Amino acid sequence: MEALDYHAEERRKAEFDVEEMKVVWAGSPHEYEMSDRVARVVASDPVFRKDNRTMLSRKDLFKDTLRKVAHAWKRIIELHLSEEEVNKLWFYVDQPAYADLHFGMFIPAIKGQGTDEQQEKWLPMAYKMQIIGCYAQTELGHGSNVQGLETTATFDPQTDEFVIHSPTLTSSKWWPGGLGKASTHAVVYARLITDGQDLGVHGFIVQLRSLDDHSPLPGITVGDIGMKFGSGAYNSMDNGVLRFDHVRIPRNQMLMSVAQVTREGKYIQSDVPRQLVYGTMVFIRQKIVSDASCALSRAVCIATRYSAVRRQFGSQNSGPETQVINYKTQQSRLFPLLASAYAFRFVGEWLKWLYTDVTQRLQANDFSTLPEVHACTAGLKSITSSATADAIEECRKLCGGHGYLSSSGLPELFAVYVPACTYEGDNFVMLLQVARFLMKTVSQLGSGKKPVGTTAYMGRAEHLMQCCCEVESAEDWLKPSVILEAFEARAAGMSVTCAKNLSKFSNPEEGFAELSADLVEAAVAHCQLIVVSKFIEKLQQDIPGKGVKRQLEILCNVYALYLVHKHLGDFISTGCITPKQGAQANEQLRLLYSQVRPNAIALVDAFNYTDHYLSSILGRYDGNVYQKLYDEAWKDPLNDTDVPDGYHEYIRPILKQHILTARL
Ligand SMILES: Cc1cc2nc3c(=O)[nH]c(=O)nc-3n(C[C@H](O)[C@H](O)[C@H](O)COP(=O)(O)OP(=O)(O)OC[C@H]3O[C@@H](n4cnc5c(N)ncnc54)[C@H](O)[C@@H]3O)c2cc1C
Repeated sequence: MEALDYHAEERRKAEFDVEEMKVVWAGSPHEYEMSDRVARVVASDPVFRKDNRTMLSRKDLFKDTLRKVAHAWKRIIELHLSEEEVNKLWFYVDQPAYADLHFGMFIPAIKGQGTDEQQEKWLPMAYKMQIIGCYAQTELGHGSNVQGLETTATFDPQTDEFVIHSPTLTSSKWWPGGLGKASTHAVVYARLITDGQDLGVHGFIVQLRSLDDHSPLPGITVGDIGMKFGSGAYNSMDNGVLRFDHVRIPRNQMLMSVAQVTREGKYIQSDVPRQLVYGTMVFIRQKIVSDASCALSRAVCIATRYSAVRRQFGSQNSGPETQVINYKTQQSRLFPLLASAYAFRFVGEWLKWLYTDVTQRLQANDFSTLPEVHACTAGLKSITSSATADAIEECRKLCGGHGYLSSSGLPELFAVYVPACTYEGDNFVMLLQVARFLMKTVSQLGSGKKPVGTTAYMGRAEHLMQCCCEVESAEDWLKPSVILEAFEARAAGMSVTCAKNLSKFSNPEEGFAELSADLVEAAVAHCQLIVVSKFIEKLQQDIPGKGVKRQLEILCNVYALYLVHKHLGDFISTGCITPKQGAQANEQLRLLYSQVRPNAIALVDAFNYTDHYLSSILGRYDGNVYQKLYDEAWKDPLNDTDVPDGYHEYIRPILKQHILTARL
């Protein structure tokens, strides 16, 4: 018997080849095949079930996480998975765990900052998981301000060791994932002190726990920092607290690719430029942008499928009520998020290329693009993670009351995702760094130094700020050149205005602090331009498959015009468009929503998410929402008995008036 598909009619409406779109989303036919295969391996394995996660106590959840990691590791070895398959497997297991930090931060830190000998010594053990590592930078007192860290690493020339110490309460390491219970080692960031001189923050490999019985080594106090936001969610991770009481490590455990301490305690900067460490940072940030597109597409998939199943009002002649996806308000909230998911996917793809490009340049001692790349990755990390966090919450609201149920998958997704706005650089601190770079770029315009890469448009700032937008009718907003010029003019205008206002201050730092809110907005405008331009560039490629490119063009226009509508004040106040042109952009946007509508379900099917990965009754592929919600409710432990535990102690005495209500 054919399985019931409540979305069958929706799927028939699609005007493009969904299988080809799946390949575009995945990045290549190879990526698609590999990702699809690994997703099925995970989905079919009972150890990887996720549906009970929010019901587990913290201890049980943590143990379940340890079990999953151990099982995943076993499968990786049994199936001889390649590195890319391993990454996909962790992705689909979809449970924050110490292994994320081990592979995602500890190993890259050693690769990026360790000498060849250090890499030879530590990496083989780390790759085989004979040691488990974490990344211990943040302290109770300082996170964003890394230079304010207080942990010390004092060189003792008599023993050829560093003494790692936590001198104050606020110097306690606080937050590192995997530190609380699992890690045996950490890359610890501490102030290097040699010969009485404080040489700033450096990384050190420190063993924390015994490799025999896992107990903390002498001088080490370590534990978990406690429950975090939401149930289930990020509580599978053992974010930790760590203190050192004069812990000694050999000198060769300082990560010494960019600076070294000699046997005599002399500090020397190596020939390898400091900027090399930026390569690792670009790698980590491009991953965060790619994670944003995954989390966003997942929320959008749930909200879109449910919006097609849910019907409210509008019944005529006793016919069916209206699918809520047909309401224009629903479309105007949902479709820009769908378009953003694709936009972030493509900008993430481009960042992967950028990482390769930067790595090659660094190897050839070319550091010319680094400031621009640093600003661009910091900014994209910020705007994509902020937009995704907001979008997941919007998707919850788009699902009405049922979106608030754990079984919708959205509360847990939100709770797991939101810290991305904070970790790896607080989003506002990141945007301020972008703004600083933009101000420097503007200040150098007169000196003949040509802006490069994503800031090349700044070289035409004067022209951009004077030219008039060509839009005469709503349809003109469909031209990529028109969109690009409007975004460039807005971004250039906002940066130049900030620079002019800054120049009025006699003390530039005071000016920067005073204008920081405007500067952040200029940085956002610059980063949104990057996303829009990379989407447009993607469309210039050859994209096979019936109707696929057409759908992407529609989504690109939705993304850009949604931003024009949302930030209309910026576009008008910088003089790059008129209020009438703003209204025309909105008119065109409405028309585009109608074009997205018949393809909406197919566009989220193209993400190729299994029901296991989505972990949402509302987002089920077959749309059988009501029956499954009903069945799921009965599985709640509260429903194990009709009469609840506690009835005799606390409900019955009230009902039977056994509690004396003297004052009534
Ligand atoms: C789930 C999670 C996992 C983490 N994992 C790790 C890990 O594995 N290893 C690790 O070392 N750390 C980890 N962290 C810590 C994380 O990296 C820091 O929390 C992050 O860098 C932000 O720093 P902060 O907490 O000091 O925020 P703060 O800097 O104190 O931010 C507080 C507020 O001040 C604002 N602010 C700060 N500076 C400025 C400024 N100059 N101008 C204007 N506004 C400013 C911020 O925008 C924010 O609104 C994790 C954190 C979380 C939540």
